[in-house]
Amino acid sequence: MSRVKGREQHIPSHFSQGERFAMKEALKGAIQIPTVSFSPDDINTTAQAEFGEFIRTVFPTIFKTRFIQHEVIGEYSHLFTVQGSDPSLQPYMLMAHSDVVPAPDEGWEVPPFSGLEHDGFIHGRGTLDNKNSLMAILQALELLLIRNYIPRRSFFIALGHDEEVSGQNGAQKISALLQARGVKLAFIVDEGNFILDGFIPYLKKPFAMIAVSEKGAIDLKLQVNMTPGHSSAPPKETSIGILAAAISRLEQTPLPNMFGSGPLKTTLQELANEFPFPANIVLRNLWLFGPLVSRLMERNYITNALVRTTMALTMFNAGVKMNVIPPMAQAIINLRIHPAQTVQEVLELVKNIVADDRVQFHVLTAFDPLPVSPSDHQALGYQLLRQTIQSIFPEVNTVAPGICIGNTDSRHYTNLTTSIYRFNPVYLHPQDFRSIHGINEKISVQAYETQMKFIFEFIQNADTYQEPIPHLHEL
Ligand SMILES: CCCCCCCC/C=C\CCCCCCCC(=O)N[C@@H](CCCCN)C(=O)O
Ligand SMILES: [Zn+2]
Ligand SMILES: [Zn+2]
Repeated sequence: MSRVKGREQHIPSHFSQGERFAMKEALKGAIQIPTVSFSPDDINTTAQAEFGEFIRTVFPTIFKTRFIQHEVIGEYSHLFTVQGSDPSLQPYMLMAHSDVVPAPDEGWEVPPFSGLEHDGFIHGRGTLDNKNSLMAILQALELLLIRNYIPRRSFFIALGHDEEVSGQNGAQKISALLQARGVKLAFIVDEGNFILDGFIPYLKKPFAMIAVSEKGAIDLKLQVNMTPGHSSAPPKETSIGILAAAISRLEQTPLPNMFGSGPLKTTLQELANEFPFPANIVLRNLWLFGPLVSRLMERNYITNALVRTTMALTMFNAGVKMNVIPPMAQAIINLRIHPAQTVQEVLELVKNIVADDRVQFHVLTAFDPLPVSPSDHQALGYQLLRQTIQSIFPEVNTVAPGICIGNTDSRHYTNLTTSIYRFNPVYLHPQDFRSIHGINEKISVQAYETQMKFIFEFIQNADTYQEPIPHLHEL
């Protein structure tokens, strides 16, 4: 990596019992505010306003520090500009979001907005997605400031309030504002991937996957219109039957397996050494065993999402009365586009599978997969993450670049940097993955403390590195 400056001013990440108690109580308090986003036009503004007051109360030092500017953007998003002492260092940005997806009580072991602590875990919606990151970032900064920390490298903290429903009033506005101010960022760190444990058969050890890209997405409405009438003399097909058949064809026809293109090959090659024989040989020789590996990955629904564009049928509405032929049937399909495909290519494939002119297609939202950020040894943000992972999680042998199968607010910042990394310094197991947007989302107190400690170290590490110097052969 690059030249390292002295670490004489390094502040150790040791925290008193009182601080540790306060930090977990703060996370519980954040979970208890139901900042739910239902749709771009339906967010809980009362809760968002309360959340804004809450962070002012819990992190007073941040709000009174003279070299930190705080701005509210889009009414409920927050932008902190932390002015560093060395203007020659390019600033970076840490991101998180305050909104959460809805969480009806059904199926939860504890009420989702209770923030209850039980068996060493804090329970509730947002404990993994993404109030943990938001609170850990602010908590780390608050504790650094209390220890009289003055950063060398400037950084921004961007906290969106509508990430779960597009980011149009939060991240998009912050991005436009920073662009208007002429800001260019060295890199961004946002939510996304984790330290993954138990996702791949035979891989016993956890590994850190830093997402250097994220899948594209389409929200596609399919609609069939028919003339309504009396149900006692029905036509051969109704709008519901036509649409159901179209949707069934889509479910039965997965889009092509794109294994071999995109960052996944690199991920697997970097992981090869972690596997026992003969899987290690297989992964080192993907030119030969690629087809085998790609078939194996299809078998599991999570790894399947890494090798192809996925289609999830998420909404279906039809019918007006029990004895009326339905005038209209509508369905929403949420597609996640593999890095090697585009919106246009995927729409063509979907239309060809449906192959029925009576089905209308309406694209509600669509964007291509995100560009791949650098992960070589000159890539400052990636290397800072790697270095901090190695110091905070010494048991993790492998840090690999990968893709994020979900979407993040960071996609709105491609105008400010080409280096966007999606990584939460938290262990994730398959059951935790299911809890994100699902039920019984929770984080252990220890995992949250470690996440905070990671950010505490990361901010300081960002000061101690200069821009990487090029290799001699590049001179
Ligand atoms: C070989 C490696 C195996 C890897 C297994 C991958 C495991 C996946 C791990 C984590 C993925 C979690 C994704 C979390 C980020 C999701 C954030 C989110 O929910 N975003 C929303 C945005 C919605 C925007 C409005 N349309 C989303 O994606 O739906
Ligand atoms: Zn999220
Ligand atoms: Zn989410």
